[in-house]
Amino acid sequence: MSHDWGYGADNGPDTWHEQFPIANGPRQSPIDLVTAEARYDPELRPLTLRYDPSVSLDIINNGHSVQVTFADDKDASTLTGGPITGIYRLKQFHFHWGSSDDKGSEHTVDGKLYPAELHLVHWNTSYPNFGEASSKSDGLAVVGVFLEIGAENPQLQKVIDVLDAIKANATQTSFADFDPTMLLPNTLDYWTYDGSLTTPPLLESVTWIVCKKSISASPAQMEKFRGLLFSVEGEPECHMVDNYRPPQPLKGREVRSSSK
Ligand SMILES: OSc1ccc(O)cc1O
Ligand SMILES: [Zn+2]
Repeated sequence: MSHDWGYGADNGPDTWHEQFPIANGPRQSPIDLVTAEARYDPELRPLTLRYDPSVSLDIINNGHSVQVTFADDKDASTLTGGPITGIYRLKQFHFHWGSSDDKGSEHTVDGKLYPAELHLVHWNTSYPNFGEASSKSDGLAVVGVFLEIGAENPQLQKVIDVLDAIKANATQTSFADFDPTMLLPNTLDYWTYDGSLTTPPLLESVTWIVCKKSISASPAQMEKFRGLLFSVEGEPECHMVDNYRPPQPLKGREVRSSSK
């Protein structure tokens, strides 16, 4: 009986290779983004993110993160431009965060950790669905946004306001009419590289697009994320914190920058 992967001492990122050998693969994520080594590529286009709030569906505690899911049966919420070709559809977004404000992000910038990181997950519509796309080298595109401690973020608060309803693992509630555009920084300069999911099955199918600018979260807002649980109702409470994978070896990959 294989015990589920997680972020604890006996099932955390250092053990994932046992069930998912790709954990030691050539294009694993996250990575440390070394700004001086990123190559400015003038051919990189601006990101175009067109999100339709009417296709947001629900918000889930899946035991690893809090995730907002979207109807993806039509080109309602899409990513185009940037380093990708074609149209990628928004499937979900989720977060990674720490037990304290000095850690929590998955990507780091010149070794700096942020308190949290938002991932907006999109799949390439040249494939029939997310599942098929997730196994292709160009199947997914994830936009990463760092959260920094600062002013209260009223758009983030819309997510935080429902966390009490999904405190335990395997709980969900409806989450309609949410526009993820409101969680994006005001400029969309980015770094991009070829990588993977940062959670099992760690598939090497992700074009990563990490925004250079962060969004804010207040200390109180961060504490609300830390009130979520890894554990199911009725089990001893285990707070959902430090649900981040540390940076992985670059293994010769290039990181490109959309700006000088
Ligand atoms: O953390 S990145 C990521 C991307 C896509 C996905 O389906 C799951 C993930 O964890
Ligand atoms: Zn993620």
